[in-house]
Amino acid sequence: MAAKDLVESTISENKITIFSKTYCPYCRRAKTLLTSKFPNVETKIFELDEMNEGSEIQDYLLEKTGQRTVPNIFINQKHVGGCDAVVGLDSKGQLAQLVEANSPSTSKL
Ligand SMILES: N[C@@H](CCC(=O)N[C@@H](CS)C(=O)NCC(=O)O)C(=O)O
Repeated sequence: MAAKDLVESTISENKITIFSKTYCPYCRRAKTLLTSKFPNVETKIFELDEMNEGSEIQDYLLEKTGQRTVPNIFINQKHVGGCDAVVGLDSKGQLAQLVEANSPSTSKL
């Protein structure tokens, strides 16, 4: 599957999508925060450093979001940003409401 199709289909099929790298401390922090706070929410994590198409995915994410660093996080189809962004939302008490919101693709049903 082309990088663009993989990114777009994953974002649309999961409440939380995290593009990560296994050795990245910011990724580890964001993954721990999201998976521990929302253990029952559909979450897909891609470890780009372990994927053949990892750099292609990272190039597409740069094109799509303007962000090249990992983690690159989407919640309910919305680009949220990296670790700093999710930690910031959590400390403002806004993370849960973003995760629990109906996704745009289902809210019209
Ligand atoms: N402030 C960013 C820092 C993220 C960051 O610096 N990530 C590093 C990996 S630890 C990165 O993406 N480096 C470029 C790369 O791996 O291509 C955040 O909060 O997410």
